[in-house]
Amino acid sequence: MLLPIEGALDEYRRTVVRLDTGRVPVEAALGAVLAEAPAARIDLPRFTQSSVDGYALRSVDGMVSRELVGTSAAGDPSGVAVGPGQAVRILTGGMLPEGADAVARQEIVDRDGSHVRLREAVTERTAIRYAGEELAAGTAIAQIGQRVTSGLIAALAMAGIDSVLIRRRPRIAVLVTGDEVLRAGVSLGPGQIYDANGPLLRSWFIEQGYGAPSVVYVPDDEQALTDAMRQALDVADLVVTSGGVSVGDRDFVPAVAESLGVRKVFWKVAQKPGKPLWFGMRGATALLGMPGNPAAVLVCLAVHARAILGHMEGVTQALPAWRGGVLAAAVDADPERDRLVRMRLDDTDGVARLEVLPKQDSHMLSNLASAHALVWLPSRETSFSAGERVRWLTL
Ligand SMILES: Nc1nc2c(c(=O)[nH]1)N[C@H]1C(S)=C(S)[C@@H](COP(=O)(O)OP(=O)(O)OC[C@H]3O[C@@H](n4cnc5c(N)ncnc54)[C@H](O)[C@@H]3O)O[C@H]1N2
Ligand code: MOO
Repeated sequence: MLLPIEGALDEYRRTVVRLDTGRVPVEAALGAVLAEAPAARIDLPRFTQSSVDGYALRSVDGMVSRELVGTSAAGDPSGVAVGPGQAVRILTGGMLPEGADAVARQEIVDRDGSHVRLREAVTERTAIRYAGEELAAGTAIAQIGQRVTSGLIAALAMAGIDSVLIRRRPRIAVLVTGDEVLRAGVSLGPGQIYDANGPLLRSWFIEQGYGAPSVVYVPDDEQALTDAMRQALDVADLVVTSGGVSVGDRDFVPAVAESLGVRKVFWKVAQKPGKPLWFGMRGATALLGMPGNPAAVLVCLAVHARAILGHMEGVTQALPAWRGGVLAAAVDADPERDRLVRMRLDDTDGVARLEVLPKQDSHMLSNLASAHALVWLPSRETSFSAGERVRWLTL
């Protein structure tokens, strides 16, 4: 029996364990997920200030000539109050002196030594940024379950927050199985192939912000796999294997995983590629056994690993984050399995138009040179037509 993709996503939601939390300096939180809703320590702006270079004054005085009684620069307040018939030279970000209720930008002011005269009338509140107008101290700036971006780091820092509570980043271990697999750069013997999955897995985790996982190459030998998997399970939060998960004589991953105490959650998903996907948990450690076909690895990363990692990190947004688009041309459906199809995305006119690429078989990857999107085509009898709405993920 094949489990639908939605069923697999439900199982991750049910079984994956959240990682523990820790407090880190704000800048060290980049890419991590918040485990608290950080609150502003100060009002923003912190004090009432000028948004221009000009003159702080009392709008009620109208067009009279005003005497300059001080200067307020950013970080250097004037310390004097503006009385009737007076003004203070003020620079952008300078604290508004007491008594002033408007700032005239210098382009509309004539200055003669220590006196200024307006060329245009200025109304109350002109060119002033008021204390607390953006947010008040104590206001939450971000929510639990939100991933920290560079923009959020800036917002937190500006609000005086120097540390945040986040979930620990997952530790990831990769086991690439297969006697036939060799790294590019050496010459191949009979029946041997170049390794795609090691480089794919390693660079995908780096690209997603998890840093380089450990990658270990394991021959198709039950004892060697047992030793490598035992070590990986001891150190990682997520163990990913490639190959050896189907029904062949040398497909040892499911049996070895169970012999090491990994509880099987499911085996085989109604997806193409990636059908023999195996998933299990041992304590808080997840094991995702991916098929050896490289396109299956791609799908299992984009859909399945992404969902598992999101649950470990406590992301509140549903993952994977599907987007909407339309098919540029008709595409065949599969009556038994959902298809995950590599497509080219053209959104230059504001509509996500998805064009299917040739060479979609599980053992083929060359179209990744021009694929932007992985499109989910649910299993059904009839093919998908041009213009039909579909869901897709960024590759
Ligand atoms: N009798 C059946 N045979 C197969 C079935 C089935 O249901 N019944 N399912 C097929 C499907 S679908 C898939 S997918 C594969 C998955 O097989 P495994 O997970 O056991 O993977 P392997 O046999 O080890 O490898 C499959 C394929 O991929 C190549 N490979 C492996 N590792 C790499 C690598 N690192 N880089 C590049 N290519 C790799 C390997 O040489 C094989 O050609 O099973 C089908 N069989
Ligand atoms: O599920 Mo397999 O990856 O189709 O060939």
